[in-house]
Amino acid sequence: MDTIEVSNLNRQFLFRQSHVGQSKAKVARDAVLRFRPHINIKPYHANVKDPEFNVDFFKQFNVVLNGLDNLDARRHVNRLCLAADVPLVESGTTGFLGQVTVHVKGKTECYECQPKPTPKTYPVCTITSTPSKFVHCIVWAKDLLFAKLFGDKNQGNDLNVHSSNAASSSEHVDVFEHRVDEDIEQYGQRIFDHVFGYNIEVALANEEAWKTRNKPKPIYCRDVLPDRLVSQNGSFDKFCATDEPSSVSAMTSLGLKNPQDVWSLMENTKIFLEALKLFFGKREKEIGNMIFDKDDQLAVEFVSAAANIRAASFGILMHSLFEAKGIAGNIVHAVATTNAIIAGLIVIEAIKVLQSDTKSYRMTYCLEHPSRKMLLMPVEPFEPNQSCYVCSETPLSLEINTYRSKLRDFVEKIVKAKLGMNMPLIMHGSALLYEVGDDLEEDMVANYAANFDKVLSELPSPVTSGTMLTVEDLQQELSCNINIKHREEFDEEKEPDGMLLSGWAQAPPMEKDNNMPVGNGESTPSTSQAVPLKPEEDDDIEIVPTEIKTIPAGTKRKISELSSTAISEPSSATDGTRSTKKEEEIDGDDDVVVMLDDGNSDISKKKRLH
Ligand SMILES: Nc1ncnc2c1ncn2[C@@H]1O[C@H](COP(=O)(O)OP(=O)(O)OP(=O)(O)O)[C@@H](O)[C@H]1O
Ligand SMILES: [Zn+2]
Repeated sequence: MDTIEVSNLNRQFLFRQSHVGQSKAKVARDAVLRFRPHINIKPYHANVKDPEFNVDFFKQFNVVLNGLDNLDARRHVNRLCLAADVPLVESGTTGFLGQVTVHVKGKTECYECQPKPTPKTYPVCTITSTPSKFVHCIVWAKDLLFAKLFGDKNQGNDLNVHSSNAASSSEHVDVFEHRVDEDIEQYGQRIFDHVFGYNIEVALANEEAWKTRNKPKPIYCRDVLPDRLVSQNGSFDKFCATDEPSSVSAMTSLGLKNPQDVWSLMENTKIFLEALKLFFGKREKEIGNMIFDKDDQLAVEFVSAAANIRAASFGILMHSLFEAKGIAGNIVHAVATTNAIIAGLIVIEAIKVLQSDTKSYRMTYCLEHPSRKMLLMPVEPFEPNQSCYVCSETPLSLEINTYRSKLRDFVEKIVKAKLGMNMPLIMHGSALLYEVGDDLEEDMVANYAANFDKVLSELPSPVTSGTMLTVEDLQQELSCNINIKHREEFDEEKEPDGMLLSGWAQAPPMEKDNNMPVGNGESTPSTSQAVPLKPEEDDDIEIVPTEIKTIPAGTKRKISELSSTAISEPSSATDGTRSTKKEEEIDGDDDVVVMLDDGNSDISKKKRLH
């Protein structure tokens, strides 16, 4: 559904400068027709989740090849392929890492048989009080400070909003409020002094916390900027090329040019104050409903500067704007070579599917560093997971407070967010509790709206401990049963949803290994925290075990068997464990890549061309 952007041109070879702004699907079709004029290609520029792409639509095809970049759309297509019984070749890349997997209903695991890793989250206290890494400062700047100043005021926020003055007065004053008639420069300095000065002093007062850690240093505006500069920071009116909100930049107005330089504390302070001033001066209309966007230059400048000032306070190494943007936006730079390798593997697997060469299907992982001279790791597909709620009929269990949680919480946090359903329908026995759709009668819509805001135990057909709910998505043709168990209390840190969904295989414990695909390019992933059934955004990569040993062909394995023994060495070709595999060492050189040979299961090494 995307249109072509300038930044795509370095690696999306079907597109040229003149195509910028046009539909990717349509331009790709035209480009391919130029070198294969006699084939039929029908482009659709649309969201694959639109109702027109239903099970009947999918039934037209012999194979589906996914080229998506988010979990949500991938899960949706997986379900439609299962419902239509069409094989799916799934793929993704993140920088040097990539994978291609094959999913055939009843024969191999489906895309959702193995829970996907979740984005890394950090304990609130690490972010608010005891950061020890730069990423903690970025999360603070982005999710707390930026959200507090420019985001939705009704959202909860863990920043301390009370100043020393307010503490003594009986009123609760939010220091982040911009006071009527307050000069914007003064406001910026007041915010600066509050978050980097006063709040650090408050934190220092809790001496217990600093017995085992280095104490942070409070930073006040006047300590960093000499007096005369405090009142003359920046001159945005002179430097701004246009009044286009998107072109407003604190860097530009301060004359800082290189985003790859690590700026000093003084420079970051200037950027911080200037960016805040520019938001209020040039983009005031957006304040109150902004969400951090990695492509918003001014937002990146503000977050990068705030994170660096906080880093300076906590004795953490400062970073350039370029690096900070990468961390804040979870950006992993695309590598054309990885994309080319993965594209080739997609075609190889698609050919096997079209030839029904079931025995040769491989899940292939592209690694960042050769492991025992292998850059590509082919693994035989697993059998379907018997407890996968998507491709088997295993019921799930949900622990929930049935006297406090509303149907709304259940629908939004579980059915949509965790189960990935698009248009859910919820039944208790034969009673319909909830449904969405365009063709519903008015009284039903009113009924469902009323149910939506009722707690589970007070629904017309009460949901209590022991109730079995049926949840269906008609578009995805997916139905699953959920056993409800009442539970009174939940741990706010560990179970922030106030619910716990289980009954599905846990992801195997993962260890950090930079060589293996581990998530979505998050800079410091801790994969040991993988929790099943959590949504993930922009996840190009799926998780695989830290090390994989080559398994004898024809043997069925569980993921837990793919253990620490690493891949078999070339010698294993003669020890019987890989009797069906042929290895041809062309050169003893270290500089080799492993390639799949003609879609056979054979693996041969070819010397890289220089
Ligand atoms: N729900 C969806 N329906 C249809 N297409 C989708 C959906 N979600 C994602 N896509 C498409 O998936 C593709 C993902 O491609 P990819 O991320 O490789 O390219 P990109 O977004 O152009 O590049 P980059 O993310 O590196 O800037 C995009 O073309 C996007 O339009
Ligand atoms: Zn499955």
